[in-house]
Amino acid sequence: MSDIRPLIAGNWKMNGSRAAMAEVSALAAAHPAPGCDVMLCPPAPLLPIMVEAASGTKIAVGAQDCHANVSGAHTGDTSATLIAELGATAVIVGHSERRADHGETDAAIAAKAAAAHQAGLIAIICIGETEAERDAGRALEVARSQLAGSLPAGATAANTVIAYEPVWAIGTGKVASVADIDEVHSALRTALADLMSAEDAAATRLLYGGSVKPGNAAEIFAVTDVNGALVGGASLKAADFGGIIAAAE
Ligand SMILES: O=C(CO)COP(=O)(O)O
Repeated sequence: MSDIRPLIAGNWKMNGSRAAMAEVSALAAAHPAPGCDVMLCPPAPLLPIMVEAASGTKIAVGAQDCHANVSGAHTGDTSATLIAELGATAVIVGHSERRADHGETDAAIAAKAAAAHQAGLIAIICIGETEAERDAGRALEVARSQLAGSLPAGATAANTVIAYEPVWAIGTGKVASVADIDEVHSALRTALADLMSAEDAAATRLLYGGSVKPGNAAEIFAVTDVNGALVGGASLKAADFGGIIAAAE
């Protein structure tokens, strides 16, 4: 980890409920002044409920997806404008589950990230190779091409976070090796310099995601170009997520 303030973001995916707001309160009570940025991203209907639960705490709230348009005939979708109005400050775009389940392309993701920026939200842009792509020796190529294709014009270190999540490490308990994370993250840092200003490329947060747990977080955060984590399963319980936050402080 460098001197960039880390971000530990939890992606609740399609989990959580009103009752789960007890985890938000427990997390806030255990980490009243965290030494890193902390964020939770619940399913869209829980956004205002979590914003309320997190009010007065250091926990920021983010969404898991947005539409590229501000409004219109897009049944079931949520605009970045509404997400911002509800009090969220960020939105995840291009998660591999959305790329796979909803056929999202790099271009569609870049448009969503641009909409997030337009609404004043931080876009957390996810990229990462499949197991077949890694086995074929294409991990770096895929990460670079998804990065270039998904990053919109106008991306800065302030409005953009990149999450490297190897698909085969998500929800599997298989974590990428520290050497592999180091290799991809430093390649991403270098690639960013061609896509944004040198200052922004150096300061943009690069999160690792994929089976991050309290027990493996410290060694992942020791990697130079890792500036935090995007956490799935272990973000659902305050005790687990708190252990990851503690490793980043
Ligand atoms: O997909 C992820 C976060 O977006 C990672 O999920 P897990 O931490 O459950 O592997």
